[in-house]
Amino acid sequence: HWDRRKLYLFAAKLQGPKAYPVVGNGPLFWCKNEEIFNNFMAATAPYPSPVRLWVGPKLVLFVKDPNQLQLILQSSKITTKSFLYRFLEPFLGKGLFTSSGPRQKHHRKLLQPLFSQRMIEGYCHLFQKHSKKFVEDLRKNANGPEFNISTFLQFTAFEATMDLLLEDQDTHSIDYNEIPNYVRKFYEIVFTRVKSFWLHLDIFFKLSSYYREQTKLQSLATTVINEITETNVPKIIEKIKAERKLADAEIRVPSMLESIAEMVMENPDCLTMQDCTDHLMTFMATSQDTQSSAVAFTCMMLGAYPHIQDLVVQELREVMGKKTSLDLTDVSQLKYLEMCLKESMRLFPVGPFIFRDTTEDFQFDKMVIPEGVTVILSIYHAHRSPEHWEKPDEFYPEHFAPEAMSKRHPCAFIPFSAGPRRCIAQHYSYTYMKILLATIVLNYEIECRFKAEDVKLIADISIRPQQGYLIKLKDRTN
Ligand code: HEM
Repeated sequence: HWDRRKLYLFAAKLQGPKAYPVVGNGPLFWCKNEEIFNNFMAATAPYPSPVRLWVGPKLVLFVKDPNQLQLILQSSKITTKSFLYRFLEPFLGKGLFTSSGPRQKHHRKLLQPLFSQRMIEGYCHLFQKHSKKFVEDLRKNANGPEFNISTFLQFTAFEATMDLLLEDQDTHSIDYNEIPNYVRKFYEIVFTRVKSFWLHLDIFFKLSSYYREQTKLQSLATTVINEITETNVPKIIEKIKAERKLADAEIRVPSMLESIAEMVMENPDCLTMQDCTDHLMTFMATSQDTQSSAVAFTCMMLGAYPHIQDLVVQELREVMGKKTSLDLTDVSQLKYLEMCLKESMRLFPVGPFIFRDTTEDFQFDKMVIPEGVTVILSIYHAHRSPEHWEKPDEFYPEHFAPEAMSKRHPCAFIPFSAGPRRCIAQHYSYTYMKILLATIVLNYEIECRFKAEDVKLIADISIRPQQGYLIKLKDRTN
């Protein structure tokens, strides 16, 4: 009772939209999925950050100011993911994304080297191979009508990840074509669960058709991952053991799966095969919708602003000379392409909102947030803040010119989040996305009829354009 009183006293100091008895601000979410984003934005816009919301009996703070975001994201006291992330577990496993506490911290330290510069150098040839295959797969759509590039991108991101994990081994026994779409379907199920608070209870959820659909999708994902952990990892462990016996074994950068196998061998008590399965499920799911969405939005923007696309092509030709594929040094020199990618990720952050729960009282901007509050951190608002961006709603890559960036607030641009729970794969993703974008632009001239202001957004777990990622491609090589 004391804690609830503390919550009410704290909530009384904040402003927010009118809440109703029992359901609180629940009605904000009782509309079609495509209307929720706009309704929510409009309802919270008039109030200063943090905005107070009641979702049923749960107090929720909506944080949209970069200074406040920085205080929360950089703190080691508020790193616990919200209870809502439990709904992601059936398809992300208990990997780094969904878990919290000492196990998460320890595993993050163990897994961090998988995304080091040295390892990324080793992955580069796979990024190139899949980018080249991707532009070939697109040929049938070139010089034709408008199409949605997202499905193609999700598939190539999935193939590249599987290649990375399976190391080019053609061992898969199920039809991979079924997989890429599963992330999108899962998001829909998770989002329906998040917004319908009666489905938070397992007993009601298990009675719903969503549960049956989820079970089907989950078994698809686990079949793929179990194939890796049950067949490939033990084989690789044997190989490593055999190689270690040879004094003159070749010294080379290990593959991702070899590194994981080595970690399991060296940390048998804290990294079990089940942990491995969880982490691989997370990597498989997080690599699809995220990277493909960011690349798809960038394609749309380059297509909508041909003079900017021309500058990207000019830079590519200067950096590449007569070469036909990019190495990591070339990638690091593609500064303008990176500015365009970042500007797209600013306008359309793949994860617009992230969620934390307070597990203790948290001193925050002259107030104390009590334990038991859910905090929604709005990356979307930081990215569109008129205080921090000259042209907040326009596509203007110069926002990322080095001089402009040196003056920018550290949390005005955080597509990968920030602080101890930031994305583990930021550098990896930029490298993959730049190689893929460069290969697309070198092969095709992109056209898109939607300027930044014309893109109407829908958000569930991620953000996407209502109309789809519609573009036209013209062959550049003819
Ligand atoms: C455009 C690409 C990507 C974007 C924008 C992105 C964004 C993010 C964001 C915003 C978070 C924080 C989530 C939260 O706090 O709830 C996050 C965490 C994470 N991401 Fe990414 N991500 C991307 C690609 C990837 C890829 C390719 C992988 C794996 C191969 C990955 C693995 C992870 C993991 C494991 C975490 C959890 C880290 C932790 O809490 O320790 N992400 N990502």
